Amino acid sequence: MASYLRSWLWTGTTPATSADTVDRPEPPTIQTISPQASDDEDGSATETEQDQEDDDVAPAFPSLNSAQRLQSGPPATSTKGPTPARAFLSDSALMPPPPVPSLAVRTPGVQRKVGTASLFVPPTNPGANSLAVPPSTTKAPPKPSKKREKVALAPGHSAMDWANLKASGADLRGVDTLLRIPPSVLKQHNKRDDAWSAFYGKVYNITPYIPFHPGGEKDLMRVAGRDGTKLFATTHGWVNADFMLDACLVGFLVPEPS
Ligand code: HEM
Repeated sequence: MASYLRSWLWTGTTPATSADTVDRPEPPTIQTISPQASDDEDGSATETEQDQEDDDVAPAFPSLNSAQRLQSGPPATSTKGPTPARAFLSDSALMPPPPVPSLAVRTPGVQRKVGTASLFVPPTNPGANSLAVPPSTTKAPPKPSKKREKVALAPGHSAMDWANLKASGADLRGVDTLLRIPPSVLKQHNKRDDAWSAFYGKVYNITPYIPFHPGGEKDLMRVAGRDGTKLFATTHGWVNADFMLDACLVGFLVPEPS
């Protein structure tokens, strides 16, 4: 039994007994394989322990070919032996300076020829302070020729109320049929309760519209009994008179019969 155990614990130094030589197995041999050079560029296929150690080594800083290393002079190790030939690029070769902007070389206050400068700074008035407000903003805005006053319409006389009145079917014309109206006839309808006016060749009974007019009764009555096209157009050409007064149409303005 003791010899059996000894055969398992054999270290190679124990002197062999006669009994041991009988059934002791041969100790295993360990073969050492040395790494071989590989043609593989990345060496991934034959990566050894040594390669793995190299992966943990920090790279040189600054980088071997960097301009920073070139500026700071040769490395300390170069004092021994011949200085290695420098294959580094100079700063100017690595990064050429940008072109000088055209405005930077411009003489202040001097105007260039038209078309030569992409960004043109207009010269200030001779003798004027360069920080002065431009003359265009120093002039007061022109005053309106005539004051336009807001007219407060009576309750129930908004634009919507007028639209509702037109749609109600109420008689806003005061005539049974459309008429041919010469200026002499139009002239007779110039009262507040009987006011006709012509706009763009059509004659309207403006009396029902007077309390609804946003510009007020006074202005509207200026065209009562006459052709008000010109005054209407100069006051508010954007207003559609034909649509506003369609329910008030009484006829068409015709020349005076000869
Ligand atoms: C029957 C014909 C007319 C109709 C249908 C009419 C209609 C209107 C309308 C819809 C507005 C409001 C415009 C807006 O807010 O943009 C207005 C404003 C005005 N209208 Fe007339 N208008 C008529 C005739 C006249 C006439 C003959 C005058 C005379 C000058 C006049 C003077 C004004 C004025 C001064 C305003 C401005 C009121 C404001 O600033 O709020 N309108 N008119």
